[in-house]
Amino acid sequence: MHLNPEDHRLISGSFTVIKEPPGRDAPAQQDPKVVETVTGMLRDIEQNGMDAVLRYARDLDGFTGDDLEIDLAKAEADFAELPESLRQALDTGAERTRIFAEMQRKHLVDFSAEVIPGVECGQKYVPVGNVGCYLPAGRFPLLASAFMTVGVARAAGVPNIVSCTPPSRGGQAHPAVLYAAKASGAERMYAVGGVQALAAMAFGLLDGVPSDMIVGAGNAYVAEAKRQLYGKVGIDVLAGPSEVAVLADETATAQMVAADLLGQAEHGPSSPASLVTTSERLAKETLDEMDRQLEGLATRDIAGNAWREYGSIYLAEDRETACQIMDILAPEHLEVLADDLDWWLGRLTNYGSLFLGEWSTVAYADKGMSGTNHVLPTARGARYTAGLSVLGFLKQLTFQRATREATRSQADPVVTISDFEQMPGHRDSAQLRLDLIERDN
Ligand SMILES: NC(=O)c1ccc[n+]([C@@H]2O[C@H](COP(=O)([O-])OP(=O)(O)OC[C@H]3O[C@@H](n4cnc5c(N)ncnc54)[C@H](O)[C@@H]3O)[C@@H](O)[C@H]2O)c1
Ligand SMILES: N[C@H](CO)Cc1c[nH]c[nH+]1
Ligand SMILES: [Zn+2]
Repeated sequence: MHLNPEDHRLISGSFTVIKEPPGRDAPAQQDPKVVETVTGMLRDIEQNGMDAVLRYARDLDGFTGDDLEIDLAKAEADFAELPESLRQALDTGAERTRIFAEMQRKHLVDFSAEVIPGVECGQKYVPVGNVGCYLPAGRFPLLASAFMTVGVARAAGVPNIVSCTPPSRGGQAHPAVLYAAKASGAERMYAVGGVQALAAMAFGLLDGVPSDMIVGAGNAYVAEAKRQLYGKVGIDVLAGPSEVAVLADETATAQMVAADLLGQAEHGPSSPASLVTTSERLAKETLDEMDRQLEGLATRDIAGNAWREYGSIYLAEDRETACQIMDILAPEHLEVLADDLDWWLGRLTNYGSLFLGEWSTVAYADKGMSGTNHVLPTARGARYTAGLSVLGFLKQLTFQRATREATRSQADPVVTISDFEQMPGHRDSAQLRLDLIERDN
């Protein structure tokens, strides 16, 4: 996550680049090789159906069985082997995510009102019918993803939900992922990952019911598959490799900044992390602190590569300039470690989710402990979307009904506009009604 040369003209204040990625690589989700691979896989699966899905499951993920469906009743035995503390933590995350999603749902209200005399318009929220949830589990089993997708879809009232997760453990799905899914209300689950999972849900290859919408984060292949399937099915957001940015002033410590940057950099070797600060001291100390903390981090190979190749630090002359930089970077997660948090909350607009102050951190929300969603836009998508929430599973449907007396107020202007556009079919719909009221007068 860094500024491109053409971004600089959008920033009116002055700033100094302390660190930027050495190369100018495109983010992995736009890698042409990934695009090509995914296109080929989707074509193959569309043509060859379940045979192709099983082939990819075996070749890419070492799947060993013949049936991708997971028997959740059988999985109960494995759940007992999971540590009790883990089961409790997963129950807590599932519950908190559900509570927040239900609160959000309550704040989305149906209404209807008379917009002009005799014309009533309204909106009502209706859940999507068939949703396919993707629960990533390639590099790590991301347990909380089930809360964010299955659990939130349930809170939205989606009637039919299927879930897929890669057979990442010895050719089988990870029991902790299954437990988290079950705690979130999952009923039908399949041990299949990546492109083949998304295609199987979109094409209805698993249970014969094509998903209307596919949701969930994943690696670059997953994000690209969703991008290419969009249109055939709805998607939530292009949630690719995780990112984090920190805005910090003189009050922040390099220790906390570095810990929170590395907390996301460990997701993958191309997971970007960025610091934008008004403090020269903090900028310099963070550079050293990143190296120091990396030495002791078990995931240092991944996180170290991410930081070296995709990390950045900018020193801004003031907080407004720092915000202008952040408006452009539009990070998935944005932490503010600074004074006057309400000012930042009011000023900032481009982020997937915002973490205000030292007592909030991305890791809490990642694991479902605050209740907000962690399926969030990456690669600057936060300029136009806030990511997955209960709203993502709802259609905001509109309707209208009018009285006979309201005919002239709509039909007359429609005749005028249609005549000008030379669309006689539209004109006739309006004119028919005008004639009817004329006849009866
Ligand atoms: N942006 C968000 O909201 C968000 C949220 C959670 C996780 N994430 C991201 O999700 C990602 C999870 O990635 P992951 O890899 O651990 O798990 P994953 O489940 O997304 O991907 C695993 C799948 O990738 C496929 N795959 C791997 N190599 C392939 C290849 N060469 N060709 C075709 N398919 C291939 C395999 O089929 C496998 O099933 C991380 O990058 C993490 O940062 C993002
Ligand atoms: N940071 C990821 C969202 O981008 C979500 C996650 C779950 N567990 C760990 N991280
Ligand atoms: Zn994370």
